[in-house]
Amino acid sequence: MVASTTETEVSQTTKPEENGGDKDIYAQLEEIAASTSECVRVVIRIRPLNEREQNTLPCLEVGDGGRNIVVNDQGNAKKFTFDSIFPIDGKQEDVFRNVAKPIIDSCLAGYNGTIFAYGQTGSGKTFTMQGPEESIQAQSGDIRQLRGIMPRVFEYIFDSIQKEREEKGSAVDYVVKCAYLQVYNETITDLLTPSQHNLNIREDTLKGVYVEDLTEEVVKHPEDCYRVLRKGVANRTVSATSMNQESSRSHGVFTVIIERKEEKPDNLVSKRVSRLNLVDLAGSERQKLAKTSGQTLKEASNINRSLSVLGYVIMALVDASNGKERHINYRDSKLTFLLKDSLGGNAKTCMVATVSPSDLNLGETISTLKFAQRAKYIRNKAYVNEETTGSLVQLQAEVRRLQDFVRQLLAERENSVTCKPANEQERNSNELVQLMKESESDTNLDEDKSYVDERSSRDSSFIHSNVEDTEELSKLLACAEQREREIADEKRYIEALLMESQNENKKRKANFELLETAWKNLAEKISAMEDNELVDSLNFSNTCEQDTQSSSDSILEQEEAVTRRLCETVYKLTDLLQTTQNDNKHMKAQLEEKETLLNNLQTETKMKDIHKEQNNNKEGNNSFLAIHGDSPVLNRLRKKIADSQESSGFQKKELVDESQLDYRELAQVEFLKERLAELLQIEAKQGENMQKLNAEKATLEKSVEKLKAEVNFLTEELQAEKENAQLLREQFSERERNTEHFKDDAAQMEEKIQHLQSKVRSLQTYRVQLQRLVDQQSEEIKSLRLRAQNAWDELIHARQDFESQERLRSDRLEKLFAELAKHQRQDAGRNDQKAAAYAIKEQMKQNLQTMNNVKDVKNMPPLEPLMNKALEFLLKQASGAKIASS
Ligand SMILES: Nc1ncnc2c1ncn2[C@@H]1O[C@H](COP(=O)(O)OP(=O)(O)OP(=O)(O)O)[C@@H](O)[C@H]1O
Repeated sequence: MVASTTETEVSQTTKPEENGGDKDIYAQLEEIAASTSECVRVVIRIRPLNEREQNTLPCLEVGDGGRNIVVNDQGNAKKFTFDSIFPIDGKQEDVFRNVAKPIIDSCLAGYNGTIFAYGQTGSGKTFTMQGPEESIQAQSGDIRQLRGIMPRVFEYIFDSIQKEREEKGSAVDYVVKCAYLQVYNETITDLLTPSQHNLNIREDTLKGVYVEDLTEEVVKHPEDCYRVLRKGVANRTVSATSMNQESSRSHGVFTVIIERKEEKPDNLVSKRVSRLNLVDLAGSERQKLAKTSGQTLKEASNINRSLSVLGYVIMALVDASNGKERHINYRDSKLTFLLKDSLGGNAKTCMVATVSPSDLNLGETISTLKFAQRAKYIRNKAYVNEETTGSLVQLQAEVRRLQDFVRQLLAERENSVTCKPANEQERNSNELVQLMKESESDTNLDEDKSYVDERSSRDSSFIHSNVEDTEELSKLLACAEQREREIADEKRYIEALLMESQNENKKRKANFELLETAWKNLAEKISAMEDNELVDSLNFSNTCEQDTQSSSDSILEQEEAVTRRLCETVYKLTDLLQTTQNDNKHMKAQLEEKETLLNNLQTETKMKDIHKEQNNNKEGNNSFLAIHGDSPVLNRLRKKIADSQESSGFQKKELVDESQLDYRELAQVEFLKERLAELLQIEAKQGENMQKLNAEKATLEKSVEKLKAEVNFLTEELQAEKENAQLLREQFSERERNTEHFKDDAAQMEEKIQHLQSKVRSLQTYRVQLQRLVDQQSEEIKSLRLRAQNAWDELIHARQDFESQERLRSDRLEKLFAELAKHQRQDAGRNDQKAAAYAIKEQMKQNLQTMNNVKDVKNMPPLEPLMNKALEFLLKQASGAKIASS
């Protein structure tokens, strides 16, 4: 297994072009990334029965191995499997060791981690995560055993840091910070600064998901953490429900931020920042069961809503991990957005689902177990959040050091090869073959492997005789392989980073494109609106305005002109009327005067007539003079009459003159009468004209009224249009502002993309440099292999010589064996003789027996010794012949 892995790594590293170029590398990296992703760990914790459940039946049973749990649902057994199950008597310490410790270890190694407790209200989430409040700082006694995960985490973190500081001294520096927040009714509150309310969640490529303006307190001892925890707990929203006297009504997220800085040789600095989220979710419960109402009901529905979103997100993640294309709506609730990295992202996550053992809560328990079972299939892709400055320099230095080391060893090796005798060279060749076999990277040797194995076992003495060289070379090759692997790892890491940044880039590009499309659409819309709507409307409104303005102007002008004309006419008419009236008055006055004068004259004339008659009757003058009147003519007449009384001659002449004057005046009166009639006619006409003019004026006034109404209407319309135009202008400027925002966003995006692109470029340069290093290494390894191949060829030649000698030896051996066989055959002949001798002996024995029997009879000496001697002689003869032949 290991060998095949190494082979793959080597081939990937040394010959990237053979793997189909970058595309395949990315495909492989995808596979690697997929294979490195790991599922969320899910454990179940069963709490003991509480007072309310004392007389109820248990509905849970922990199965074999502590990983199965069986729920007795009214006679139907439902089995669930999880990573671990903590039974009723499960200890806090065990929970910490199983759940928290591996995650903190990862956090200390630079990964993000999340532990969250999910379960029905009152099922033991807070007990598991935090423990009873009085236990948090307990230094001894039973209560200390009740400390939950959080206080133990603090102690473990600071213990580990202390150990590392003792080991590495001042080269390692840690900064630990704590933050604590709650999500209550979809609002995030900073529990360390509760005035910080309604905080926003932000997402960043480098920082991941974080809460803006959240207080992060630097902590230097576990005690600082206890203080922070207690402070947060005091500010957390808790209230009593029928299920739990101190029910957490909010989701609490305690975050430990571990920043580690290590100064390495060559002034290299590695920085790691990892975040550990310890989440105590609010209880999942049915309102009916929890008997909540009012504010608690609102809380409960918010809790349920966010937990439902959590459920949907988990379902979508499970679908996604099954290869389905799903959009994960993290932003549907604050909780899921906050836990984005922990669910399917860059974090190692463990979920503790807490349940009650009582059948009273059967429904909730089953629903919790189902939820937990789904969560098991979420795959996270955690990576070390590390940043090393100058790592390329370090790598190059290390590569150089290794190259020097390889060169030195090769030189040493060559020296020893040239100094050693031929048979030693052969041995070394064998060692090299062995080493090459061990390196398991050269497929060209596969054909000869069985042979080498056979030979190696036969010639193991050669190999063991030069162990030191072998070790050196093996070290060298192992080092080279190790370096190759490291470079491959580094390359893969960089490729992964590259791919990630490219993906990020792609995403950003896609976002940017989306934004651009949106922007374009908006711009198009705006321009269309500008073209069609806005321009039209603006034009329209402008035209309207202008029209209205011009029409109103023209109307006003017309109106003014008409009014002016009218006024002028009226003035003229009034003047005329006035003049006419004045004239008339004047004429009237004149007429009246003339009439009076005429009357006077008539009276005077009458008087004169009477006077004449009186004169005729000799009563003339006094009565004439008695006529009263104020006319100057009369006065003059009176005076004249009075004077005539003094002179009668003058009286006559004057009277003639006076009568002449009367005639003139009469004519004048007649003329005046005519003039008056004329004037009266003119006045009547003017009256008619006046009436006409008045009628005209009334009509004009009406049309003026109409025009005024029209003007008012147009003014109102103009006002409305002006308002519309204003509105459109505001909309336009709003859109312009939006556009500016979009532009800003786009510019920011552009900047980010450029930043990423520059990063990608630097990574690409880094990759190229690495590739060069890898190529150099490959060249080195190739030359090493070439040397090994040459040595191998030499070995083959040596072996061939050895084999020819072997063949000669075996020919000789064969000959000897043939001779041996011949002798064996001779031996067999002798054996036959021997057998015959034995048979003769037997015969002789029998004969002897017979003879002995006879001897007993005839008293003859025993023949057996003689027979034995004869036999011995025969046997000696046979073996003597065998020795001679061999
Ligand atoms: N494993 C356990 N061993 C002993 N007591 C427990 C255990 N789990 C829970 N309890 C007790 O049960 C009660 C309720 O537990 P806890 O407050 O932790 O529930 P919760 O799930 O956090 O509830 P809520 O969601 O309402 O906040 C507490 O008094 C707690 O001490």
